[in-house]
Amino acid sequence: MAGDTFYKEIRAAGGAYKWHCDGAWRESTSGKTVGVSNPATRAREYEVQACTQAEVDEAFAAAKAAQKGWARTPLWQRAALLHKVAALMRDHAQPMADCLVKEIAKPSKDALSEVIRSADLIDYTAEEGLRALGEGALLTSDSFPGQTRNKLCLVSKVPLGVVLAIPPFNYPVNLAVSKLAPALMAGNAVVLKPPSQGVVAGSHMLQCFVKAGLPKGLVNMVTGKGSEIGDYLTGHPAVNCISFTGGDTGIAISRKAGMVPMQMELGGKDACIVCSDADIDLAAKAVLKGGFSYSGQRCTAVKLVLVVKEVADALAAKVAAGVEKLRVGMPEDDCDITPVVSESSANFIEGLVEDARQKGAKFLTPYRREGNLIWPTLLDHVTPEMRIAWEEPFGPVVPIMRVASADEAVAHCNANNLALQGCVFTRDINKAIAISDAMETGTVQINAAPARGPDHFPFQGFRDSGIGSQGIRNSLAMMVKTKSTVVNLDKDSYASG
Ligand SMILES: NC(=O)C1=CN([C@@H]2O[C@H](COP(=O)(O)OP(=O)(O)OC[C@H]3O[C@@H](n4cnc5c(N)ncnc54)[C@H](OP(=O)(O)O)[C@@H]3O)[C@@H](O)[C@H]2O)C=CC1
Ligand SMILES: O=C(O)[C@H](O)COP(=O)(O)O
Repeated sequence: MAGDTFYKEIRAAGGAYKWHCDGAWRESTSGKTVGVSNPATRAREYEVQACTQAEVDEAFAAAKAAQKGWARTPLWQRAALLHKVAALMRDHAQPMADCLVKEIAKPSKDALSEVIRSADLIDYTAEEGLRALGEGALLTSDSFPGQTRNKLCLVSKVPLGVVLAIPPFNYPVNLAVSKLAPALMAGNAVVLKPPSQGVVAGSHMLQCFVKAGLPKGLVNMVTGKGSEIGDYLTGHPAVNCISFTGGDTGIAISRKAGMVPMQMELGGKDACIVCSDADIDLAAKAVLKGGFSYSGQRCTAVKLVLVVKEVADALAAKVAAGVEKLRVGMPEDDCDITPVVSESSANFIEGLVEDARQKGAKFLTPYRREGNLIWPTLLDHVTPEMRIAWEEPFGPVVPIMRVASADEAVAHCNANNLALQGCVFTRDINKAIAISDAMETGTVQINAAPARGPDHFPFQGFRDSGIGSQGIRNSLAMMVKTKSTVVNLDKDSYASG
């Protein structure tokens, strides 16, 4: 069970959380710290080290050195380590979940489920990696015209080297392990840059790796503001791969990064298309859960409802009735709607709402804000002239746009640069597939709200929503490269039966 001493070493005597390099939790030589404020109180909750560029260099050097031995570690031993990490995360889940409540105002139940979901992801990755990485291919030359079988090509999957993992604030544990677990299983080392809001939960998560017997230097965590050390990290010559989840920052990184493979999971404007033959109760429940879970701070949140006019009144009424029942308050009380992550985020959300008001949106619920706490806001009669028809609030605001047809809805979706997920509600499977085919987004959910989970499903964004694909198998695949070893024989080799 969780013992008080389990997490003790991650925090300095003065109270600031440490960074981690070459097997040790350390205080930075910068002598500076970065504050982590509690979104609910806006008071400083934690302090973390503000690492220097020299410490970033140390982290990469330690990773590079450790990766050499790790790449020669048998797959079953890599899997065994990951299983130990998962077990420790389960045993010591509550303190990590408590950090999520304080750092990012995640409702307490959701906070605990993020930790458990992360342990499950790690276990699944270990097993998937054993199978996927334990096999390669053998090609014979004679399948190509003019050749005989005197060349045998052994195709193997080799690690990339050092993966730079950068998760976002809203899933600082789950979207960290969704990078760490495949990276390690594939034989890589990792430099982790956790989000400033979520860094302490991330430190607790890393301690589970350390206590499980992580080889020193294999995962190094650099703490500090992305705006201060981020560019140095992503431009570092020792980076062999960047796995990033976040907003437009990822677009800037992809334009500056060197010749390295990238996995980018970026913003979304996930649309919910409701057809005239939809199950309106089902659609309303999906809009409620999809639009307001974790106060809309999910890249896969429902961020625009496109409903055909014939059923718009019925849908809007049902969703509005559901919004009335949402509990608004503090994450410790497990409320449905809790404060958004920062004042700047709340201000951005408010800007979108006021723009919609000025341009004639109808408020089905009153807009109300106290500090970072924004009451769930449902807007109707939204038009393309409004910013909220296109931009991602990342907050508890759901706009309803009434359309003449599903085709009009699809056209609106495809005109957005953001193309992560979408969903469609209809009782006609042929219509559903036709609409899914037409929607140019990474995922389309039929008769359910958008979601990344379960975590073994492929998860990717198109256009400005991402590069590459996540999901355990795809992450494993992108964190290796292919190597061919060709055996040239002095005579043909036709193995006989
Ligand atoms: N597609 C997906 O799966 C997801 C997408 N998102 C998107 O992310 C946004 C909200 O999350 P948020 O964390 O605020 O996103 P940000 O893009 O602001 O930050 C993401 C991560 O990048 C770091 N970072 C910031 N600047 C730099 C830099 N110059 N170089 C390297 N790293 C940097 C941040 O560190 P720091 O915190 O210190 O700034 C954080 O760890 C929304 O747009 C949301 O849609 C969020 C979750 C999932
Ligand atoms: O970061 C996010 O918002 C996640 O990718 C969403 O994951 P979920 O759909 O499983 O909540």
